[in-house]
Amino acid sequence: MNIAIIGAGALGSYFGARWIKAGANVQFIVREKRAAQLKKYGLKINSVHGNDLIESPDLVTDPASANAADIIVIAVKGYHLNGIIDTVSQMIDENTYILPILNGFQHYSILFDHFGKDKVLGGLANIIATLDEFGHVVHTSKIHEIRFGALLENQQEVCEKLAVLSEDAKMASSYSHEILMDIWYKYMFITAFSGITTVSNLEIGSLLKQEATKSIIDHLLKEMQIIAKHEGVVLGDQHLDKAWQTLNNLPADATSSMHQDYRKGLNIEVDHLQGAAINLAKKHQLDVPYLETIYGIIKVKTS
Ligand SMILES: NC(=O)C1=CN([C@@H]2O[C@H](COP(=O)(O)OP(=O)(O)OC[C@H]3O[C@@H](n4cnc5c(N)ncnc54)[C@H](OP(=O)(O)O)[C@@H]3O)[C@@H](O)[C@H]2O)C=CC1
Ligand SMILES: CC(C)(CO)C(=O)C(=O)O
Repeated sequence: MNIAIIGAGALGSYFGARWIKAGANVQFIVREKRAAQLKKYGLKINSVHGNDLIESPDLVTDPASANAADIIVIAVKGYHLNGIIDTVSQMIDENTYILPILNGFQHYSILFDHFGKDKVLGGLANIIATLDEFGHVVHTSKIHEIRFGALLENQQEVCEKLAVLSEDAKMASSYSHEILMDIWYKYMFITAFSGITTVSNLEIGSLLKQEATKSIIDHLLKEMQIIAKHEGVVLGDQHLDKAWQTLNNLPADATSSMHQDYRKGLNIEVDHLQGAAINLAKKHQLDVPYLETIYGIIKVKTS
C-alpha cells in the first residue's frame, strides 16, 4: 500500500514507522527543518511496545514530486491545517483518499469543502506521544491506537486494505463501522480533558480530588454531548460513563497533549477544539457557559 503522511511529528512518525515495518511504502511530506533532522538522525521510535529505527525514511519536501498515494494521512496540528490544503491539492488524484487523524472535528468541514466528502475518511488516534530534542518519537503509555472508517460507502474498500496492512503493524488499529460516533466521542472527551488540564495547569490526579472540579469536567462533557446531538450524532450515557472511566483510570500524572504543549510554551489547539465547539454551539443557539469560560481563560493565558 502507498501511504503519504503530511506531518512527521509525534503521530505521523509513530504510525508511519509502524506501517513501514509492516511492509507499506510510506512517504513523509515534511518541511525543510524536519527533513534535515530526519536525515541526520533517522526516524526513531522509543516505545514501550518496542523501539524501531528507519534509517533513511522517504522524505519529500516538494509535494508535486510525491508518489501517487492510496491514502494521504494528515497528521498536523489543527492550527496548521490551512497550510497543508495546497500540499494535498498537489498530491491528490482520482484514486487517493485522505485520512485525518487530528483531534477535533473542525478539520472535516474544511477538508470536505476543499476535496469533496467522498475523498475524506474518518480517523482519529489514541496515543500519548511526543518528539524529543533529536526528533525521535517518545511513546510512554501502552495505548497506540489508530482508528479509521468509511464516512461514505465508496470508502470501504480502501479502509479494508488499510485494515489488512495495519493488522501486521506493531500498533492497535481498528477499522470502525461507527467512525463518526468515535470521532465525536473523542472530540467530547478531549475537549473536556485538554480544557480542564490546560486551564488549571494541573494533571488529572489533582483535578479528580475535588468534587467541584469533577463537576466542571462533567458539565464540559455534557455541553459537548449536546453540541454533538445538534450535529446529528447521539452520544448516550454510556459514552459519558466511558469518558469518566477513562479519566478515573488514568495515572495521576497523566495530562493532555494540549496541556503538554502549553507547558512547553508552544502553540495550542484551543481554537481548533474548544473555540470550534463554541462556534457550533452558536450556530445551534446553545448555551455553553463552561466551554466559554475555559476558552476565555485559556485564550488570555496564551495570548
Ligand atoms: N501527541 C499526541 O499524543 C496526540 C496527538 N493527537 C492529535 O494529533 C494531531 C497531531 O499531533 P502531534 O503529532 O502531536 O503534533 P506534532 O506537533 O508532533 O506534529 C505535527 C507535525 O506537523 C508538521 N507540519 C505542520 N505544517 C506542515 C506542513 N505545511 N507541511 C509538512 N509538515 C507540517 C510539523 O512540522 P514542523 O516540524 O515543520 O513544524 C510537525 O512535525 C493533533 O491534532 C493532536 O491533537 C491525538 C492524539 C494524541
Ligand atoms: C487523551 C489523549 C492522550 C489520547 O490520545 C489525546 O488525544 C491528547 O492528549 O491529545
